[in-house]
Amino acid sequence: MRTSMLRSIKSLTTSPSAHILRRGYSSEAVPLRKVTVLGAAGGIGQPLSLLMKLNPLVSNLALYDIANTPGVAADISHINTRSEVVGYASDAELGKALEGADVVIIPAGVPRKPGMTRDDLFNINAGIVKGLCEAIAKYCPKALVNMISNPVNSTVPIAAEIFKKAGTYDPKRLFGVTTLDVVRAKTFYAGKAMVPVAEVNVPVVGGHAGITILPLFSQATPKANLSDEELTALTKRTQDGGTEVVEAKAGKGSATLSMAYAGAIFADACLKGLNGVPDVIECSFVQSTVTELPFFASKVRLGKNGVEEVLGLGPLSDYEKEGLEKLKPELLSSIEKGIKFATQ
Ligand SMILES: NC(=O)C1=CN([C@@H]2O[C@H](COP(=O)(O)OP(=O)(O)OC[C@H]3O[C@@H](n4cnc5c(N)ncnc54)[C@H](O)[C@@H]3O)[C@@H](O)[C@H]2O)C=CC1
Ligand SMILES: O=C([O-])CC(=O)C(=O)O
Repeated sequence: MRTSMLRSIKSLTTSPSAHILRRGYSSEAVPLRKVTVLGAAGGIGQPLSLLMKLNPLVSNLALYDIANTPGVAADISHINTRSEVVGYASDAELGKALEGADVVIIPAGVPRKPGMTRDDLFNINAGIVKGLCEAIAKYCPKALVNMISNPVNSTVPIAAEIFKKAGTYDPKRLFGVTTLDVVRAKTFYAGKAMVPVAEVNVPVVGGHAGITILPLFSQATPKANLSDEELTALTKRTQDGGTEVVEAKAGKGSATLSMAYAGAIFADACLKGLNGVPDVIECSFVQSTVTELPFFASKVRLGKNGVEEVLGLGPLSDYEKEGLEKLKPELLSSIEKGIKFATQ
């Protein structure tokens, strides 16, 4: 099956659209890659699954949810791109959805309503993530796991503990998806600095909730002469970006479309890393020694085994140094809450 698929991909790469599939690769064939989305019928899951269907690096797309998967899978499967799409609709099918997965993306769980913090989602989402990670440990222990479900600051430590218990934990393969913070920081910076948004780079470090989100605008490129007040406002807007959307949606959930975009960028980076594309760097919340905290978001170099290198913070402004010290107690307490939940 894999050989015949590989052959058909080879014939695709000799077609007029071959340049799209070959971009960034020295070898003739694009490797077969299975991506599984858990929570695929949700607000994030649907547009994220669509974007993964458009990604030429994906050969098999497995869509799993506890509700409404058949319709979403049937709909997406009609799109004339490379990947085969299969929907999985019940707990009994979770194993099949996960078997052979190279990348598992998890946007399963409840979103916030106005007035809630991400931590208010802990009681429901911790249990959902625990169950899904137990299945990952059983059916695809080598997959790269992209954790979107909130609170990311706790769900990633939960996943790590579940994998440790199962004897499958590899810190190189577990990622908290913080790409939306980077996406927001880039957009807001471009608007304020009046520079082309497509050229902007801004690292965002720390975690994924309130003040634990620390954009490093002192390292933003292209450089701009923004005042301290402007930088403070940009930082606050990035930290409150999720809440801005929750309030605008007024009870109908949180960011879904921008999150799907961000999730697709991060999964694409993981696939490129797996495929041996050099110098793939994204920010992510991973096991880390960059600070004294066991998990921390910073720039990460992705490779054939997942995390190839966790990059340091680089030079920080005094304002950023202060922000870093302020975020540590909250981030540590969220990490410890996740570890406690999974180990007791
Ligand atoms: N990391 C980030 O930057 C962001 C994270 N999020 C988080 O993503 C999560 C999902 O958000 P939405 O898609 O808006 O929620 P949603 O409620 O629209 O969709 C969640 C989906 O998960 C499914 N689900 C629930 N339990 C499941 C299980 N055990 N197995 C498989 N699927 C299951 C539901 O059936 C539903 O289709 C929330 O926790 C939200 O806070 C949201 C935005 C950004
Ligand atoms: O704010 C939320 O609840 C969802 C989220 O994580 C984000 O949009 O960054």
